[in-house]
Amino acid sequence: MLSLHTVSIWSCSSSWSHCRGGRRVLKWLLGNVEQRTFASSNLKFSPAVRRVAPVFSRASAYGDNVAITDHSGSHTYRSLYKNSKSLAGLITKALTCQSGDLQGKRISFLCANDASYTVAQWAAWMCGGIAVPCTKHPPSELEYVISDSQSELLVAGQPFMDTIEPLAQKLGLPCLQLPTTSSLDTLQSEDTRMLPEENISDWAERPAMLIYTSGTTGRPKGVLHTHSSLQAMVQGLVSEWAWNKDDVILHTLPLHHVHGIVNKLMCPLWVGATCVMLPEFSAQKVWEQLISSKSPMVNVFMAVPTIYSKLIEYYDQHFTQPRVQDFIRAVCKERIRLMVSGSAALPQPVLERWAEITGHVLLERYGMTEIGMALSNPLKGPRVPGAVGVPLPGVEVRIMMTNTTNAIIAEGNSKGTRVKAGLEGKEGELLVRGSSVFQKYWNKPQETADTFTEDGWFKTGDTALYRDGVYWIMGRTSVDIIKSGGYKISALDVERHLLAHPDITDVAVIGAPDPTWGQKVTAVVQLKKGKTLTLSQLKAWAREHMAPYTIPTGLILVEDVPRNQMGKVNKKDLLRQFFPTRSD
Ligand SMILES: Nc1ncnc2c1ncn2[C@@H]1O[C@H](COP(=O)(O)OP(=O)(O)OP(=O)(O)O)[C@@H](O)[C@H]1O
Repeated sequence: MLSLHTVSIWSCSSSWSHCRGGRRVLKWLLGNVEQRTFASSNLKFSPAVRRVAPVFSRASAYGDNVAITDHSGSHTYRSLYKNSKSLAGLITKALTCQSGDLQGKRISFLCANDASYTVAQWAAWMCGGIAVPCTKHPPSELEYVISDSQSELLVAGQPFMDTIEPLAQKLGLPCLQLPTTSSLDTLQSEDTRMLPEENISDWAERPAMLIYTSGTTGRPKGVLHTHSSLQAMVQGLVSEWAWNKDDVILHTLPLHHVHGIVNKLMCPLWVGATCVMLPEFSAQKVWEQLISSKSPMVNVFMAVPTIYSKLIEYYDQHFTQPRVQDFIRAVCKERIRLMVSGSAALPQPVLERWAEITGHVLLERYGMTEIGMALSNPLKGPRVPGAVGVPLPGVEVRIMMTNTTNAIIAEGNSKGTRVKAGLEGKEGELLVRGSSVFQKYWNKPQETADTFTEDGWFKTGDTALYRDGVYWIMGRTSVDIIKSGGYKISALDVERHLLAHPDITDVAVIGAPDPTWGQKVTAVVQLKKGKTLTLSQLKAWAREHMAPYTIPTGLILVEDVPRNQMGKVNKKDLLRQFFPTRSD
């Protein structure tokens, strides 16, 4: 295992300065903003001047380049821009907004994974609104998001009118229906002259988007990002992962999370690249796209670990001939320049099998709705399996002791990390600061205040450590750090080990309440078809592979480990399901 990242010692007293966000500043970008400066006792970060504008303002420069291909064909930057403008005109008309500037009113939209999503998002921004991307799963979530965000208008892409219209009626909200993507050009509005987009000069601090968290640790919260924080996320990734206009990314993720919205859609659109959108994930379709020689040929792919597992499963079932396997490996190796995994811990067996199949060591990164992407393995240079690399440009991180001392264990940015002498490898809470951090939780001042330290660090709620020049995520402190008999055990670590068991396909490890041990390491396991496993067999196998105190003392066999659209397990739900308490 190799890491080339700089480690400096804690006693080093140098101050670092760095440029936030990307380095390229295009002269036609609007606005000019001074970033907040944070100075801590140990590190000083110089303010950077960054011009901020929404991604659509770059569309005219990319004109007839293909921005998106979807089930209906190709959509150029020019056509996306024009259609968004028409929709923005219709929105301002529906809300009888004379000035054309919605001044942060929320527009909720539910669109399929196609060009209509971008049209709705850009339109909301063009008329000064806040874009609220919705999901139809589960249906109760849709109403919750619309109500919680206090949306004033709903936009329904095809084929969601039947879902949205009854809700609009129930909530007394106006509703606009988008035509099919093949006829987006039929969107017409006479009111586009009034749109404020060309006159707005304060994009930076304007609220842009409310993204709802998955709710794996509680009720979903609306995370408010400004145009400035979105741009910081995009520019950090564009510079670190070398996005360029010749890139073609395959998009198969839901469009209500940072991964699908920012990493896979806004980044390519920022640089004038092409995004190939599939309506939904299908292992067969993804493989077809990855190896197809039809233009545009995919050269970037990003997904959650569950998707990689499903692609491996499909490969093992369908591509059994050696010459087919050689072909796939050769095409992936030659044509694809970047394959990324994130949103949940990447199991090592998945990383290793994917490398065998495609020749690509997946680049694992770490991020969150509230902060965008914070840590990443390198584009070039060694990627450490199980680790999430180092801070992206513009991101500062800390690992803090969670006991009363609140001492800093490690502190770093993209230039390097300092570790307090003797504390390398010690676990603590991960804190993040930087221009990609969100502004607030919507209508939740107390939760917002609770989640920031006094000096402006966002408390991620994740336990992390720094070792061998890279950061490691041990999991959510609230559910993944199991306290058993005085030990603190990372559920993610236990899961990584158990996934190496030959008969286990999927696993979620939880801390079941236990009167003697506090919590009991309990494995909720999905077995391969036709296999059986008892707790004593699992323990016997684990004794060969795991530290004794981490070996599960509980085993629950399930048909499927329940995962949401982003491949995440809601461990609070699992605990409630298998270990209900009186209050449940
Ligand atoms: N590479 C990774 N390895 C391990 N965990 C990761 C990785 N990337 C993301 N995560 C986990 O995902 C979380 C961020 O996901 P997201 O913002 O969607 O929140 P959530 O947990 O799904 O929802 P909620 O905030 O509502 O609980 C991180 O805090 C971390 O726990």
